[in-house]
Amino acid sequence: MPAAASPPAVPAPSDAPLHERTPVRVALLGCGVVGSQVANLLLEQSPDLGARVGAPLQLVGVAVRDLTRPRDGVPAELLTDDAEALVDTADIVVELMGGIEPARGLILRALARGASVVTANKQLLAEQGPVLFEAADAARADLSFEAAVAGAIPIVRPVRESLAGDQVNRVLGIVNGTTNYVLDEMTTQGMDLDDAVKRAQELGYAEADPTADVDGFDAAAKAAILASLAFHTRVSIHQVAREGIRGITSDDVDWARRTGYVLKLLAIAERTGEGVAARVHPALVPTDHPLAAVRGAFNAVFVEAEGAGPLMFYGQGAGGRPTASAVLGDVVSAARDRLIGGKGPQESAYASLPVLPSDAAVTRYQVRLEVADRTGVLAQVAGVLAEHGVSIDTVRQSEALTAPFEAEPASEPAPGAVPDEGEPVARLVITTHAAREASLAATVAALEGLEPVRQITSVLRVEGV
Ligand SMILES: NC(=O)C1=CN([C@@H]2O[C@H](COP(=O)(O)OP(=O)(O)OC[C@H]3O[C@@H](n4cnc5c(N)ncnc54)[C@H](O)[C@@H]3O)[C@@H](O)[C@H]2O)C=CC1
Ligand SMILES: N[C@@H](CC=O)C(=O)O
Ligand code: NA
Repeated sequence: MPAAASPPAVPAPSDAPLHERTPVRVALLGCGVVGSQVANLLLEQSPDLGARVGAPLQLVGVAVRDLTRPRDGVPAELLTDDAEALVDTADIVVELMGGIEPARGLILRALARGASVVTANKQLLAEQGPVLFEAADAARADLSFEAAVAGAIPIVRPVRESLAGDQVNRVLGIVNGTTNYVLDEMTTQGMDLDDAVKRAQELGYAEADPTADVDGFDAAAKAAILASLAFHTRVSIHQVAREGIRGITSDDVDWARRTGYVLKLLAIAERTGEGVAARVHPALVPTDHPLAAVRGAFNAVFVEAEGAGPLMFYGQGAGGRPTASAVLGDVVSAARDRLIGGKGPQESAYASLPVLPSDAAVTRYQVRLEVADRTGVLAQVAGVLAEHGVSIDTVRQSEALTAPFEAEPASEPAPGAVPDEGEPVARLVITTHAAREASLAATVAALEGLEPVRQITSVLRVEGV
């Protein structure tokens, strides 16, 4: 990739009035949901931002794909479809196009010139972080990405900088606004998953391809970034165990409520004696847990550190304006660094701990199943769990339950199952104590083969108990 020969000018500190100082030139790549808000805020708040930096912040151009499309509040003369040429004019490049290419090439081009980069691109960071960080180190330039994790919430900087003197043991939270919005709409409005996703797209929460949200890729990228920062170990998105919310049904949402839980898509990164692990999956969270109260596109992240103890970060995890706030914080910070000729703190991967496979994870589970309603079946089911070393916390049978449980009509047997004519079916809801993921998987496989079991309706993890 050819790079321009001369490095961008670094304005020196000056005693001159602000408007006479050499401006810091900012180039914006992408003018979508987030980019348009960043452009507007940069233009509207230019005097304040300049005063905070100590030099004017000048938006020198905005790279777009379609020059003919009007962009609210962004003068047409700032628009260009030549992103490479724009990169070559800037001191700070703000990448808000998303995806891998051309974002990756343009970021590397900017860094090769010595320009600083601000990005919200978690997908790129979680897949190709090391290449980008090495380029930033070589250039002694900032590569900042607060907006890439949990939108407006300051979480990257606190984990990387404020907790640099502590040992982080666990990071757990809701880091995807779209799925939290969707699950919330399903729970409180009875909305169908597809309709809720469409609405999240309209509200600017979803990725360009909302599959990234629904199937947990976006949360997995954020989990990888958080795990890398928290444990000083490179964790890529491919090392994060991932399960999205596509399989969550209105029945799951309903049963969560009946049993005292709320369904949330969680990202969990933890340090164990053997290494570190990161996972993303839907989980049942008790209704009195603070995560249960996180509504709409809000995010919340708990960090547990050795000295600090538990910390909680909460705020808007998606949407143009909130995300633009995090982007601009990074722009101001990068501009300040350029004025003093320095570079902010970057990636630290010195610990290089082993990254563990997902079946080593230990958590509690809720298993819902339908069984033939006969004497001794419960003992048989309990026996299977015991054989696999999975300890039962509670078992509930729907017919025996009083409020808030209602008697359930017997449902259809599973395809292929041959129940006795008119045989009653009981619904069991089993909550386990903490078990290894591998043991639980073996238990479920064994239950599926047990004669009185008609159907395993769902297996969900339980967190926050
Ligand atoms: N929307 C949100 O709430 C948040 C988004 N992000 C991240 O911010 C980035 C941008 O997201 P959105 O603004 O939501 O996406 P978007 O799809 O609304 O905007 C991206 C824009 O970049 C433009 N673009 C793509 N390739 C281009 C190219 N080669 N040249 C010029 N323009 C190009 C597209 O036409 C589009 O207008 C992504 O990395 C996303 O993951 C991060 C946090 C929150
Ligand atoms: N699509 C993402 C946007 C922010 O990162 C989300 O829904 O959280
Ligand atoms: Na953030």
